[in-house]
Amino acid sequence: MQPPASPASPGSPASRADCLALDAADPLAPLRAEFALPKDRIYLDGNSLGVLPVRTPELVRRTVEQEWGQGLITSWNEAGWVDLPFTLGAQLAPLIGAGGHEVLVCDSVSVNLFKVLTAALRLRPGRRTVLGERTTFPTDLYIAEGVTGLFEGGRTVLLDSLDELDARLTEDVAVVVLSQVDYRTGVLLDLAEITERVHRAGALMVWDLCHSAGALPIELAAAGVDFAVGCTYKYLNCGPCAPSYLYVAERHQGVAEQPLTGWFGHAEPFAFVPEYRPADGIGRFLTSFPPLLALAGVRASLEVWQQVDLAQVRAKSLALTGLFMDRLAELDVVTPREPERRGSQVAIRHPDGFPVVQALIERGVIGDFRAPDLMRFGFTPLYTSYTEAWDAAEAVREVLASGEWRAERFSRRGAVT
Ligand SMILES: Cc1ncc(COP(=O)(O)O)c(C=O)c1O
Ligand SMILES: Nc1c(O)cccc1C(=O)C[C@H](N)C(=O)O
Repeated sequence: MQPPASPASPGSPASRADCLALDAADPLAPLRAEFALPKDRIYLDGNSLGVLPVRTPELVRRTVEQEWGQGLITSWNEAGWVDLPFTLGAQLAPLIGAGGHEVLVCDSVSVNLFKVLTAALRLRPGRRTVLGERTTFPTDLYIAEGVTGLFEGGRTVLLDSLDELDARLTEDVAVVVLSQVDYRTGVLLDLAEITERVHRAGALMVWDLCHSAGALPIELAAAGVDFAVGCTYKYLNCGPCAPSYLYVAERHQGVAEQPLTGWFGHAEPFAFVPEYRPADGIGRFLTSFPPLLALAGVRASLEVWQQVDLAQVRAKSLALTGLFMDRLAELDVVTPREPERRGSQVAIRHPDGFPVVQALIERGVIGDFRAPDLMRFGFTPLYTSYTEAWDAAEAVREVLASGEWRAERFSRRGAVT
């Protein structure tokens, strides 16, 4: 294989022995022990579902047996259950560059997006358009359609390319919603620069951080972002379908009005009055209480995150993705080579991507496939080693060279891919 003209990771390791040396010197290496990593497998799907932290089962067990089993109803106050959306939000906040009072852990990404998009449209009366990107994770577009459908004259306009953004930022645009990292290609957008452009046009900015939070440092407050949403089950490792989070800039709190006005968003939920009066701060973005047992997964994983330096995460993420891309440079790698333009996954286009990924999984290298033709490999610096990135690239080369993916058993698809 020819070396690439410009390496994605300058100084990429030239041998497996170099990778072993990098692992030995890796400041994040001790964190691998925090995760119940699958034996004899290389897990490169933490960009879809993060690995179980070893401390999670014990905390879930304690929540069930002690807090629920023994504490029963007293645990709402005694175990701090009632504050969890706020206390967990405050713990998550530094990971996305937010103030502790600007983040709330609750609901799914889709539901949180519904709440913040509606609130944003209400903050721009007279403007009725939501702008998004056609290639965004579809639920965001479906929710935007649902929200704009509730406003007279509301519409969702989809950009075929971000190059159209300035031209489409007309006086009717109330909100722009974008993913910081694209779920398919791994393209990373310049959050601060785009937010500024959107603001200059008089619109508000909503970011979806699902594929960036936990993979790179994010500075929401410094960039003046209005609203953001994100999940906790990918790079944050909080568990399948764990509650998500939303961010509301301090300046919008107290004036922004979200539509799902449930009792936990009330100023006095336990006053049980018939009239709705929203809580003063971000609490008004609660609807009901998030699933308590699922919050235990968030609690456990955020304990791990308190020990993590995001600059180290980003440096290792770029080194891992760079090494993988450099080793597979002759393939159709669609993830940008420029470090400032990529997140923490590598996408490779291949017309038979689905069976190739299945053959890799049989070999113990777990990636995934996104239609129509992208193989995705997620790199999670807390638990992915340099040696694993090297071995995974070797496995890709071997599977393609051998043609073993052509076996009939690799073409069968399950409901979830
Ligand atoms: C970018 C993005 N947004 C939203 C979602 C969906 O979130 P939820 O299922 O929590 O609504 C996902 C993945 O599931 C995603 O990748
Ligand atoms: N959230 C998921 C789910 O509940 C089931 C299956 C997959 C997911 C995912 O998170 C997919 C992921 N957002 C993606 O980037 O494809």
